[in-house]
Amino acid sequence: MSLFDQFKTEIKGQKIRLVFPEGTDERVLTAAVELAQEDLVNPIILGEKEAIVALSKKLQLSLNQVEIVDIKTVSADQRVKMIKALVERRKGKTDERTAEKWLQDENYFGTMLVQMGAAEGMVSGAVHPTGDTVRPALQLIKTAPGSRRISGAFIMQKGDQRFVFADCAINIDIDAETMAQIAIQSAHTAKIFGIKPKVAMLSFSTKGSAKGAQVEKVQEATKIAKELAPELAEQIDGDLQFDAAVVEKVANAKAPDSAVAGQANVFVFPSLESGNIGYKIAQRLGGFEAIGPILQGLAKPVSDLSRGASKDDVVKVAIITAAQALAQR
Ligand SMILES: CC(C)(COP(=O)(O)OP(=O)(O)OC[C@H]1O[C@@H](n2cnc3c(N)ncnc32)[C@H](O)[C@@H]1OP(=O)(O)O)[C@@H](O)C(=O)NCCC(=O)NCCS
Ligand SMILES: CC(=O)OP(=O)(O)O
Repeated sequence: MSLFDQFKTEIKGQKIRLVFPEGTDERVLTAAVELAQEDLVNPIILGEKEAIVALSKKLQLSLNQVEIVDIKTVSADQRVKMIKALVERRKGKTDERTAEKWLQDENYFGTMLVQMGAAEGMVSGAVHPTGDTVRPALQLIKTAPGSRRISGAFIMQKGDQRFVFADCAINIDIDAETMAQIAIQSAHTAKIFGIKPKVAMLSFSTKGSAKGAQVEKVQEATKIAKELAPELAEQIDGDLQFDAAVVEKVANAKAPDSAVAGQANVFVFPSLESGNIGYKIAQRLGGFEAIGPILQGLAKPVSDLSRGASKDDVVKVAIITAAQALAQR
């Protein structure tokens, strides 16, 4: 059974309520209806009701099994309740006026539904850029215990090849400590996706072949990751160049003593530039399917999509989000 079929079996019939803030997007609406019809998810779709009904007619979709919430017409009672909960959650950082303004935005509204337990997860980002999609989650849902930073990983898949790439989505300029945390989070994500992790801490240097602050950061990150997760110490190595990480012959020449080089399946990039560019090259030129970004380290499941996502990508990310939500029940 493929991993996705396994996730589908787990979530089927579990009535997991996921909120889709971008209900007037064709890909999102089609995906949500499909997920509902297969009994994989109970979708809550945000958007103007008339626009969603018109779109469903155009696409010949039945809305019988989805809940539509127009955030402009929620009752005064519910609005007051949500403002109060948001202000409380922000612990003095956000006043009522700002809370009211934030809740006019579908991503903040959807995130609050998750935070308040009215939904178990959220899938957004097919229309909104990543910053606008994840900022509400960073501010309102926050990190899970044990995580200091949230990061974004992609599962890269082609045939029976499956890799984890991170951070490709969130942390723009990382220090060694953050890179170490991303390595540990990514090893955990790999296990969820049936990958026995071998984590390469990527650089333009292999085992000190180049010098400089960027190389030292990756070396330091490798050391910290091994200290923070001693159970993974043998499965994390760096600094490694990408060729040394994946090609056995190159690994034998550049890093003969490494237990990871030549066999890596989890790639931790030293910056968002390299991570985001790297996954898109593998996707667009390498023919890999990119599933994600899967947000790692959040207290409740919220998933961002690439704006280049297809309807099938939305379905897949929603299935993963539902599986994460189910694991939290
Ligand atoms: C994620 C991102 C939007 C956060 O930026 P920001 O809103 O300017 O962040 P701020 O520093 O103002 O922080 C806002 C809140 O989020 C928290 N936060 C920011 N980054 C975080 C992270 N990686 N993990 C956990 N919390 C984080 C901050 O602590 C802060 O919390 P507070 O309001 O309770 O104090 C920003 O890092 C970003 O744009 N990243 C790149 C996204 C992107 O375009 N990716 C490429 C395409 S996928
Ligand atoms: C993850 C990512 O790169 O998202 P987008 O393509 O929406 O910027």
